[in-house]
Amino acid sequence: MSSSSVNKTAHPFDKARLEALLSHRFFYAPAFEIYNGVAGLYDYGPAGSALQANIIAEWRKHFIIEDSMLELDTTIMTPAPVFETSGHVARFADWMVKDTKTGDVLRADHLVKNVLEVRLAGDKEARGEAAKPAEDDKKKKKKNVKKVAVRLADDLVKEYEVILARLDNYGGPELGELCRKHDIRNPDTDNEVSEPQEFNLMFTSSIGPTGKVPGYLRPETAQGHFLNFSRLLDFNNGRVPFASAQIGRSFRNEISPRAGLLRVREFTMAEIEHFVDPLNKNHSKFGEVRDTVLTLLDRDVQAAGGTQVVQLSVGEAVDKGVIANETLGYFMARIYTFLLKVGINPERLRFRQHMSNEMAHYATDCWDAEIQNSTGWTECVGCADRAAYDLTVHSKKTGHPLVVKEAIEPPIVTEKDVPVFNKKLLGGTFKRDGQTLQHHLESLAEPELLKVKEELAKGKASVTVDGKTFEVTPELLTIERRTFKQSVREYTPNVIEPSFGLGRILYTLLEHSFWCREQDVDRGVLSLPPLVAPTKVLIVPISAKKEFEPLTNEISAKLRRAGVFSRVDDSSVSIGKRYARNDELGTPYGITVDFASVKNRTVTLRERDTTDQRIGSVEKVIETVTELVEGGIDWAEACQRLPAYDGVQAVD
Ligand SMILES: Nc1ncnc2c1ncn2[C@@H]1O[C@H](COP(=O)(O)OP(=O)(O)OP(=O)(O)O)[C@@H](O)[C@H]1O
Repeated sequence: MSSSSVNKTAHPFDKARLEALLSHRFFYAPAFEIYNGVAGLYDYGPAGSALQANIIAEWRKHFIIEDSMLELDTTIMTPAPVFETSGHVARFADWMVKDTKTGDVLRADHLVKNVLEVRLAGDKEARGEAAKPAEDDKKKKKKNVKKVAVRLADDLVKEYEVILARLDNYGGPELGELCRKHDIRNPDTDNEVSEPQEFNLMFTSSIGPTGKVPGYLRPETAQGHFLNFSRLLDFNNGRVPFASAQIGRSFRNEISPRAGLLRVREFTMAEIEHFVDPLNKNHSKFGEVRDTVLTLLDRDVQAAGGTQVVQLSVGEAVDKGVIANETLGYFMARIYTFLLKVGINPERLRFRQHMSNEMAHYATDCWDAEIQNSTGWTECVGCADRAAYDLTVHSKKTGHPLVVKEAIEPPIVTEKDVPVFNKKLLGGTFKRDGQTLQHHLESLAEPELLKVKEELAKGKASVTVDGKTFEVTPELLTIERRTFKQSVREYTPNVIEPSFGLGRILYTLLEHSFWCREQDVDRGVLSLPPLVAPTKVLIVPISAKKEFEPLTNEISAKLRRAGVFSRVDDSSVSIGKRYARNDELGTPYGITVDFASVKNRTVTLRERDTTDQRIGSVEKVIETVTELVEGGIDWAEACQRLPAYDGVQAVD
């Protein structure tokens, strides 16, 4: 059987089955479960931790090593003034509403989205256009069932669609207005909801025993990069552009986290801050990504209430001004190739541009890499041009210059007229007004200064400051032509920031990888690419007999030496069950050791998706599987090297 003949869509995607698998195989589980858990906090088990570690390892290679980024590990606990200056204390908030009777809290934009989506689904059903809901969806939406299958007027359908397309652009007052206008209530109780109120998402803390030094758990890693900017610049020999990178935990006190790993209160982020000259946002490696084609949903389409995407090469998108600059385009293309490498389905990946209200006030352009999953389209990576905002505000607040000083070669030589004062005489003549007059003349533009010069040539000039006129003579003031040489340019760099939420990528990847075998819906498979699969090779002795141990240990040691992570499963259950268990863990290859192996030193190699088995010598199989795991060859090539196994021992 070849991989192309595997039918992965024989059964519709079943979220409940996937969740059961993830829990059973301990990819992740609610934290503090035996204390009844806390919403939005999860622990990763062995499979989830290994999967995340492999995604992170690839992220390091793909971004940090590829672009020689400077890696950081900065603190999570942050004193309050940092976030007061960055604007997080005032603005890092979402809008919440309260159930007017029970006091339950809901995030306002999510409430509007959920209710309108359910109504639109009901309308589709009433028109006979709806796909049959999956069993678990039916259970989940029990409370909304009475709203399902209600036909809506055509213009209301359009209005709902426009609201949903623009949802991220609405603030609290508009969300409140929408709840009133469309009678949006708490779906769990059918009660009305309050006016939206802002809720700051940062966890507060205090540093030290006095309780008098307030602090916050960081909600992003970015500020750690900005505060270390001068050291990083120094490390990079004073040169820009360069990028810093950091992988670490962030905390957000989300209003009502109900979407598993997609919205949690503690999560791992991987962030890049690329510092660039504001006058030149070209990228030296843009040529390498120019032809990468991306699916784009731009802000104009959303503002008009649409969701139509276009496929554009990054080169074309930057040339046409759809993407603001080359550096932003470079990172969008690199994000795209990274996500594909780790196993995200390109057909379910798009870049959505932020609308004007949605974008942070300082940002100049921002695109989210959104990945489609069973809850809809979810932002998994944000990619923003943050301009010079962060460095400017921190520098202003602390007095520490966060700037680049660049030598100008050759220096720029300019000539200009400047006022030259006889300060003693000026003070004697005008007393305290002398200084005001001096500042005024120094701030004059050149044409005005030239007028003063002309009058002085005739003996005296009159200068008016704040309604008061002063007469000045050539003894007090002369206007002279001077030469200036500028050999240093000082500027605050702009920042392009790709910001990854690893949990969201991990979960959507699990959804994209999951399917059930055609012949048996209870046999779930995770088709994780070998690059990120927690275990690459499963070594399966046909039984737990002692005689298999030497060969099993030898194969295991050889794979270890080749850098291939393997596990031995010599449990007493049947080989078929052992493989089924490892299909659920996403293990791409299996080596079976049987009696013939001990005698002839031949083993079989099994491929997870096709369950296809080939046979070869121990050495050849190890060499082949190593190349498969490293991505040097694919299964079709492996099949050319190793003949099909047609032995009696059926392993599936
Ligand atoms: N509560 C969360 N749980 C899991 N991942 C998150 C959460 N909040 C943000 N992220 C991840 O961090 C990345 C960068 O954060 P960013 O501030 O851009 O998100 P955001 O716009 O606040 O997300 P959202 O609008 O979904 O709340 C996101 O793309 C996402 O992958």
